[in-house]
Amino acid sequence: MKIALLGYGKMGKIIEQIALDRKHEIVLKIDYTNLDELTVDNLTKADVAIEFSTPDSVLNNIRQCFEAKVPIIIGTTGWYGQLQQIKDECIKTNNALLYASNFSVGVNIFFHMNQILAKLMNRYPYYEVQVEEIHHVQKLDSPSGTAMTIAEGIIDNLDSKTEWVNVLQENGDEPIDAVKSNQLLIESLRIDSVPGTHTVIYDSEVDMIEFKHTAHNRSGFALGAVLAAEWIQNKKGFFTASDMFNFDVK
Ligand SMILES: NC(=O)C1=CN([C@@H]2O[C@H](COP(=O)(O)OP(=O)(O)OC[C@H]3O[C@@H](n4cnc5c(N)ncnc54)[C@H](OP(=O)(O)O)[C@@H]3O)[C@@H](O)[C@H]2O)C=CC1
Ligand SMILES: O=C(O)C1=N[C@H](C(=O)O)C[C@H](O)C1
Repeated sequence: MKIALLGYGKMGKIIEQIALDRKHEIVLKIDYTNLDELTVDNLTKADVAIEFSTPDSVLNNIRQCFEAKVPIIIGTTGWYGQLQQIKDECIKTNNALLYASNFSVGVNIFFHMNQILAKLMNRYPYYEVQVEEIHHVQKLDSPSGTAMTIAEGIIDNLDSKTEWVNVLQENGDEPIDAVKSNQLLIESLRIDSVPGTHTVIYDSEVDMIEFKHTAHNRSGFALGAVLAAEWIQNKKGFFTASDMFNFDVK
């Protein structure tokens, strides 16, 4: 496959390595220094674009791919307020897009198990739930996209929670007082070079259940993005990671 990398930072560089190992070819690499090369002409040389850039650039990059009719895999987070609008545009223009807040297999298993756990916890209302995410200090968005997906998985399945609220600890906010009983707290911490740690905590007066995923490095995210690029070939439509992974254990 011929791949265009939109965003060539921490993730773009690892994706390049994994794509080359899997015998793909990189035909375009875009970062902030060569944005003039992000043209429809250049994009049409690719079979697929993989987008890991910034919340400010992702929408323009998606629309360029739509215009070029190039399928796009999106890892960038921090733009999900525009998700419905992009979905409508994707379907209207008959394009192909797959996005995921987290491409790693481990986190997608975690997403699945998180929903099952939340449903079960309806029986035990004396546990209070919260989500914690820890990322490196360069991260631009909070909460992390992964934490948002986890929170949505809980809200969809746990009757006591109807919305999430986020506290970024480095702001010195006082989390607990501000949270209402129907709100799910997502606590965000930024520490040095942490690639991504997510914990769901159910706490009661007598014990605590912690359900945790720790990324040791970024390779799992990158491999998942390349697998998604392979998966989307010859498909049209708006997809997310759960369309690619199949966790049916029956
Ligand atoms: N879904 C998932 O599994 C994962 C998602 N992410 C998300 O991916 C995104 C990127 O993460 P990461 O690689 O760590 O970030 P980096 O900051 O390391 O890289 C961002 C890259 O985007 C480039 N860039 C800036 N503006 C544009 C533009 N207009 N078009 C294209 N590229 C541009 C930057 O260029 P320059 O360096 O020149 O400024 C840089 O190369 C984040 O939103 C992060 O949350 C990260 C890991 C996993
Ligand atoms: O910015 C990151 O680094 C990461 N971003 C994604 C997110 O916001 O959830 C995925 C991963 O946790 C790393």
